Amino acid sequence: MTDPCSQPGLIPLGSALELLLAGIECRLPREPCALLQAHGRVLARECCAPVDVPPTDNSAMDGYALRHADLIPNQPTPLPVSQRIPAGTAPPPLTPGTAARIFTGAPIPAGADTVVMQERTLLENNQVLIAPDTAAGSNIRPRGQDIRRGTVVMPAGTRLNATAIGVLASIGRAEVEVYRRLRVAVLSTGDELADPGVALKPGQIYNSNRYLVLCLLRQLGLETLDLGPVADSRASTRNALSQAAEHVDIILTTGGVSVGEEDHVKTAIQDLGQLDLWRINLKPGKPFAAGKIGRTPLFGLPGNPGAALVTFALLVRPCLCKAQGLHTTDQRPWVLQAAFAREHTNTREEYLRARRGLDGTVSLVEPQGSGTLSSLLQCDGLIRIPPRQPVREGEPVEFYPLHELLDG
Ligand SMILES: Nc1nc2c(c(=O)[nH]1)N[C@H]1C(S)=C(S)[C@@H](COP(=O)(O)OP(=O)(O)OC[C@H]3O[C@@H](n4cnc5c(N)ncnc54)[C@H](O)[C@@H]3O)O[C@H]1N2
Ligand code: MOO
Ligand SMILES: [Mg+2]
Repeated sequence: MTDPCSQPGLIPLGSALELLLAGIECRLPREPCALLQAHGRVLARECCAPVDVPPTDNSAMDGYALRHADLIPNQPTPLPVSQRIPAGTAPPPLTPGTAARIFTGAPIPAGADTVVMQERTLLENNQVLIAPDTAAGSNIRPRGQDIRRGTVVMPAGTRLNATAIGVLASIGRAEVEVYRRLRVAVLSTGDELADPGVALKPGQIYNSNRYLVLCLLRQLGLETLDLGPVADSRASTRNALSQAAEHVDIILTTGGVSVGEEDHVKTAIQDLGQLDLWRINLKPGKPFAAGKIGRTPLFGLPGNPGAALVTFALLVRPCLCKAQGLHTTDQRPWVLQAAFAREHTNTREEYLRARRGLDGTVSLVEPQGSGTLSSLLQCDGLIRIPPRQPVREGEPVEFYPLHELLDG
């Protein structure tokens, strides 16, 4: 018997993502980039270490470097201090039977094999008394402990975040090869849209998607082309899309993808290129559309801001990451305990706004409606509810941290 609630033709989320990713490749040219400017960019060529890090054995403590064999077992040992080694110097070898005053980060002199921290010593008349029970080899950070010369430190496709830039600096890289920034155009369709800063006329609402989507893209390190609002007509939608396709690598639109006769994005895509996919078995986000204009991929996000955000996170971001040249990684959920109960008769896979507790539980934040945005401020992740699956309090649920769904 046909299920009156089922909606034929809706594509399962997983299949939609697979199909979209299969149609995306990184076609960006490579370019050299100074290290600091490369922050947030994607590495286009692997980086090998031309040096050991650290480049020499060095002291982990302020103290004294000595030869362990010079220590008298089980009693304090007095040793004359023969040299002083601050960081940044190149010391001569240690005179046997002596200790060298040494500071954290300073090279270990040849002949020394142990550093005693100064708290375990007593200095009197240029003689240092070393406490017993000093283990051989203590407090020495060996050359190459962090990175060995010749190893691949970072593969191509790495996002150059702060830690990556720090690691590249540690191997002495002043310049790296990165992909050109991906250029993405943003168009918001809707006759009702007004920009922040002007008073609303009757029937208008503020255009939140324009700002939301531009910022989501910037967060991924992309170059954005803000093509502003587009009127709800087939001709203006077509014009805006064909112009955008000439200037960018990928086009994002919001609104106008559902079934009303004021929704023109799908037909405009069909007029100019091809519609590859439309309508996902997903709540929020059902009317999501995707296609191509010439070789330029286009993602049509639904107009409801909550649906725009969820489809961006689940479907568009993985494609943008791949087009940027990043290694794509699966978004994997945490398993948390539901602090709520909920009936679920919907045949669509649902993503609910949620907030983690400190005790391993997760609660819903309200309102959940896809026309609303503000509860996202209280939300730190989305819970996935499979089709028709009720949730009972205390049961495990899949939780996707929002920062992992949105960040680069
Ligand atoms: N008969 C049906 N109607 C609708 C269906 C359906 O299956 N059958 N799907 C609903 C779902 S689900 C969604 S989601 C929306 C998506 O609609 P569109 O993508 O066509 O978007 P619009 O109709 O243009 O706008 C929907 C809604 O969002 C507001 N909006 C649009 N753009 C913005 C913006 N830039 N900033 C803020 N808010 C925006 C707009 O005013 C509407 O309220 O369709 C349902 N309808
Ligand atoms: O997909 Mo809609 O987002 O259910 O409102
Ligand atoms: Mg509509």
